Amino acid sequence: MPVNADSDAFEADPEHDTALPINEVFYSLQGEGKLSGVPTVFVRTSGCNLRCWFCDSYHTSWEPTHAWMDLEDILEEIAGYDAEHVVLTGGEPMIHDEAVELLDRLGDRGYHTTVETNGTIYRDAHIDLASISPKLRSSTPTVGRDPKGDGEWADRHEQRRIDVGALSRLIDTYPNQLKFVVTDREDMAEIESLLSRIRETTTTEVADDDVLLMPEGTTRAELDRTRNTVADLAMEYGYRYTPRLHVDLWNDAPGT
Ligand SMILES: C[S@@+](CC[C@H](N)C(=O)[O-])C[C@H]1O[C@@H](n2cnc3c(N)ncnc32)[C@H](O)[C@@H]1O
Ligand SMILES: Nc1nc2[nH]cc(C(=O)O)c2c(=O)[nH]1
Ligand code: SF4
Ligand SMILES: [Mg+2]
Repeated sequence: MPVNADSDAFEADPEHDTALPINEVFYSLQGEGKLSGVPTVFVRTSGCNLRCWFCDSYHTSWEPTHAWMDLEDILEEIAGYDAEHVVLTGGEPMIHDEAVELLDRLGDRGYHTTVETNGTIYRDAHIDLASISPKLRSSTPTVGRDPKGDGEWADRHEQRRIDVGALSRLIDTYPNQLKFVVTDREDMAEIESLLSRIRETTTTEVADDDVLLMPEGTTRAELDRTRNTVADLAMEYGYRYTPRLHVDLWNDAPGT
């Protein structure tokens, strides 16, 4: 079902008080970050408070679609897979109040939970790994890059994309990784200055080992153009490189 393209208008289904708008649930290998290669069930919520021009999950952000699923039905579907790891992603999963209850119930059942988040919203929940992907200036959907072509979201995206308070609270509360989508060398200055601001604000150390550079690209052909530049930058700056293993393995096939 198509829903309002502005996630600010994203309201809970009045018929369900324990439901989430779910775009897809699938079993794959974690393709990104420190847990790359781990068999994992992915739960993808619909709706986002940002609009990255490059978003690889277009039908959760630019054109959100979903079916409302009760939390118990989501848990039952997850239980059908032989996996100990669950990733809650989106869209932006932290825009939804019910994400907290789902994460807590997953924790109670002994799952390892990762939340893929843009880091603009803090919530208290059972989170074993906060996989935070702060959005750089190069993600902004300017007229020339907006997939819809009108640049309507550029200002809102630009104003919302960084909240150092929310980032620092996530980092101080949860085991974490900071996973930056890198489009080219120009992104590094912003990463360096953002890391300085975060390190001034957090009480816990942000180790270079927890900073990951991920090449931008939704297809193998796109990654062929970006991954070596990003690998070189990781070595130059002393940060970690993360592949996009699912794209390497399955290109842009659905449900991977
Ligand atoms: C679709 S997002 C959903 C979670 C959350 N909204 C976020 O952005 O972190 C999942 C992950 O894919 C990354 N991503 C999205 N589009 C990408 C692209 N074209 N190339 C590389 N990574 C991308 C995001 O940065 C994030 O780490
Ligand atoms: N295999 C696989 N790994 C992933 N890691 C993070 C993903 C996401 O979309 O959040 C993702 C995804 O979509 N597929
Ligand atoms: S924040 Fe995440 S889901 Fe939202 S538009 Fe950007 S990449 Fe897509
Ligand atoms: Mg993905």
